Amino acid sequence: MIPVVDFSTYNLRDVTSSPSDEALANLATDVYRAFSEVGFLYLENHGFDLSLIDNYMKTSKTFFNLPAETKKKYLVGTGEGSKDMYHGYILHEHTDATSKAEDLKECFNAYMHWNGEWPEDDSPSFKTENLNIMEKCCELNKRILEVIAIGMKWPRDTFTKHHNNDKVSQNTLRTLNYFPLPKGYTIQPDQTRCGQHSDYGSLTLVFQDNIGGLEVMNRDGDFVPATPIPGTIVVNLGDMMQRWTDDKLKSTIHRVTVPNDTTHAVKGRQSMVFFNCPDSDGMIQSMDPNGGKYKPILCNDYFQMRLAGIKVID
Ligand SMILES: O=C(O)CCC(=O)C(=O)O
Ligand SMILES: [Fe+2]
Repeated sequence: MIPVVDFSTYNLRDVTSSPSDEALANLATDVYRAFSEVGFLYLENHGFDLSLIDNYMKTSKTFFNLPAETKKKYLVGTGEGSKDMYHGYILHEHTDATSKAEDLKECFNAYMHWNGEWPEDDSPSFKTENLNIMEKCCELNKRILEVIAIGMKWPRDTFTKHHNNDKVSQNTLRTLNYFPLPKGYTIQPDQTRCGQHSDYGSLTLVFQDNIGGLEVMNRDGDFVPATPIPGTIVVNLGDMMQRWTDDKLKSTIHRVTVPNDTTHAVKGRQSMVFFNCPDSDGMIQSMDPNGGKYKPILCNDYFQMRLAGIKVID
């Protein structure tokens, strides 16, 4: 049910050529259909150099294999170099705030303009690789955002003019380690690897290994697997884009489960997620001449409210 969209028309490799209006319009139709019906798609022929991801997965693994005490130096909120509650090393997280059980994972979040402490002494290339990947993700997302605007029949720069990499934003690359579970570990009722949630920002890119576990809620409220397809990137829409488009495009609930198959449970899983956000001073504002469904809101205000657990409904 999650469609595969061929992005060769506007892929990252062809930096100099510009596709015809007709080719872009066809692509925009596919992307619009996927985001208005499902909220998720697999992107193929994107031109993103996935060896960067493979390498950073290895570098991340080196970090995650460090002693717990070393990793704690980078803990969000309390670690020596932490500057906020969201960026740095995260061990105990309840992504679904209503779940009593914490996620079976550890991760490291860093954002582009972060002045917190990177694990450079303990994992030397962690920062440079992370920043390089974020830059590439932004390049790809700019193209996807343009295509979405075309699909909405809005000016092509509607979203991209509020996504400037050199301005402060919450653009975050999260590297995740879904560690193998200790032998005999009893999974608690409603415990997952990542509790059900929707993403806050504009666009999310998910790079997953071949293990599986990511699931996406369909229209009937059932979770269906987003089975890994080698060479593709999973792209999903965040809540800010749903608001921006007056709910025409969907930000869909998803989660990561521990597959029943015990070999998977003991093997573990790795993924990498780039959360793209508009500039902190960007205004999320309907293009509807009659005002649209929601009040205009500054990206930063929206983000802070969501981080504080406040639902932003008006
Ligand atoms: O690991 C994954 O495949 C997705 C994780 C996710 O949805 C998130 O961190 O927001
Ligand atoms: Fe997510």
